[in-house]
Amino acid sequence: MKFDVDDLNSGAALSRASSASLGLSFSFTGFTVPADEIADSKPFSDDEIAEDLEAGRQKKRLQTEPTLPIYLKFTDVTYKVILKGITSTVEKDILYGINGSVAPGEVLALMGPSGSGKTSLLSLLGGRVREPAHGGSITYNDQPYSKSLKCRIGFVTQDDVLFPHLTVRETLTYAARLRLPKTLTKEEKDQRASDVIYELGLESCQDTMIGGSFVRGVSGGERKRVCIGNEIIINPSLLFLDEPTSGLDSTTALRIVDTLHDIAEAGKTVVTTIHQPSSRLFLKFDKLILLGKGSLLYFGKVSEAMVYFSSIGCSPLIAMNPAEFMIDLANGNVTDISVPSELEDKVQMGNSTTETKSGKPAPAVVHEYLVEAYETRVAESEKKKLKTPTPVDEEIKAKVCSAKREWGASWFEQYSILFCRGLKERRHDYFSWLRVTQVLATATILGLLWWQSGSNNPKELQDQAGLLFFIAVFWGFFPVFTAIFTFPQERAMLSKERAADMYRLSAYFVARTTSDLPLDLILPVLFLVVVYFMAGLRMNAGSFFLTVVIVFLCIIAAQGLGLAIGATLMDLKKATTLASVTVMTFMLAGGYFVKHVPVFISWLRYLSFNYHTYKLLLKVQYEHISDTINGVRIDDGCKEVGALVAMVIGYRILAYLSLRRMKLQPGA
Ligand SMILES: Nc1ncnc2c1ncn2[C@@H]1O[C@H](COP(=O)(O)OP(=O)(O)OP(=O)(O)O)[C@@H](O)[C@H]1O
Repeated sequence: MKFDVDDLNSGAALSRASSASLGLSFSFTGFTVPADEIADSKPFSDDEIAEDLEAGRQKKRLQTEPTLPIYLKFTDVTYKVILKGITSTVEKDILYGINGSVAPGEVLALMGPSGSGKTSLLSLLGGRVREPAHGGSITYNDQPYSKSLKCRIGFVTQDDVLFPHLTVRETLTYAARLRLPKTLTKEEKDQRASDVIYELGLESCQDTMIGGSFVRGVSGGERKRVCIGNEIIINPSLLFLDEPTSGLDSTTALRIVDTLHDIAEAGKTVVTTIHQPSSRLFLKFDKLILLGKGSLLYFGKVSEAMVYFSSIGCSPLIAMNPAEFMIDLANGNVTDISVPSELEDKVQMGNSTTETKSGKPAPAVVHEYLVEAYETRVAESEKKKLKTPTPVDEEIKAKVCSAKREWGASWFEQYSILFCRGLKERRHDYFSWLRVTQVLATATILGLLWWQSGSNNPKELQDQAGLLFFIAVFWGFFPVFTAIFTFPQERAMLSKERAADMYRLSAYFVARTTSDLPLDLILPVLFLVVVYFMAGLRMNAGSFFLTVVIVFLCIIAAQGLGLAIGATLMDLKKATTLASVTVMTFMLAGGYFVKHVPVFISWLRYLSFNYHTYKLLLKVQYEHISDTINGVRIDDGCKEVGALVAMVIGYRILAYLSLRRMKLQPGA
């Protein structure tokens, strides 16, 4: 196999030509095959091929650089986790000396029963587990993992997270804008997203929302392809996928695996875990690693796996899907499977620890036999093969491991992309009819209860002050509880995107905490218009504008508190409990319910945004009438504004610092 960007055009034409036979339309770039291999497969007219050549030429311009071939090799990989109990710490071994390799253009499948260590091995190979948790050697073109490899690795996790309200096109476009290098223009990045949509056959659903638990969206197979698209958009050399076919029907699963093949054919190295593939699907992989309880039971070509197992005396006695046969073996279940004489002897000896009731060898015995068989017959020769140097130029080796980390966009670009993405994602929540109804219904009830209230005597003033206090409480309450969810809910996405170095945390944080602001303004204004109009409160342009500003300050101070609590605890139950106690305390200390607070606790009101908001609302409403309303002194209001601004900024700084110190690695 030969990799050459200059032959890119013919590669594009070829891949379309060959995928046509599968009824698919893929055209990955960066891969060529000798011309004689192309000659036989030309179901397209010269015009169509010329079109492809043009498309290829365009892609060549877009491709930042060709896929650098990466050979992945691993020997004697071990992995253990430390389980911390209340009284003791226990080490648990997950993987025991796994060997294997995979070259560009190949798809390696990691297969085994549930809990056999597939995901753990995939995470280790993808550089997602830090030393010293694992032993052995994992090399990429004979070099150890380095941070510069991050931008060459794509990782699709099992429960990959996507924003439910973005469309397929929006999702891939934002990923392209964030991840592709600065050297490309915005148009070129968007074009790359379009190419990926075409490459993955997502044209028909490109304008459909991704969807989630509460929103109907794309199908499971399309969703998986979007996750794959999110990763291949950066043209990675290595692509890791954790169970990309789980939960899909066999035809959709087959299509995903075909996609993986096309990706590999474009010069990428693909490693995927697989649960229980159909035989057709199983035979599509190039190489296989079979794991059983963390040990290696087979590594080699898929086409040779059955021959190997029969050589060690294990063959199916009835017609069986080879994958099912191997999973059964890895589970130690030899029903309908012939076993070698050594194992049969153990059964005949009638040892209860080595024999099951059905007269078959016990699973532990089968497992031991398979591990030993692999170690004695294959492991040594495989390890020797792994020691031979990778057939890659020194120049490429150096390029793979020494490239400097570069952000795909400047800080400001990252901020504006994340800001727009946030705005698009959340406008649905903000303008849901439920939310609008909640706000309008509350406003109408308040308006009716305080219908055209007056302020001509102390009694009326006290009543109206009660309404203003309620406004301060209402807009200091809900924002805390909605903001609490922000970071715990986005944690998975944040971890994934941060692990892929998509943006700086500060850009995400500022965008995330400002993209709500324009949306935050609309409902309060609507609410205030209804309440002030119905209740007959003073409503000239100046005072109404100031009222809106005060309520807005209250909202963003309350949001800050919610963000800080959520980011610090990252646990919704704990965060909601703490927030409800805090909000209740602030409300009680707000200056309406108790006026003569004991000195030792009176400082509490200064922490309450309800108190500052209430005082400012009183000032705007009654400044011209009196300097003391309902026992609250009206002064120049500077202290209150200062306190609210300090809260807006202070709580956000606290939230940011909490996020910073958090381990935001996947799986953390
Ligand atoms: N951080 C951890 N702490 C404790 N146990 C762990 C940890 N990571 C993995 N394990 C254990 O290691 C074993 C292998 O887990 P892993 O997720 O790699 O298996 P798997 O083959 O991918 O399983 P599945 O097919 O069910 O996803 C399991 O028994 C799992 O409970």
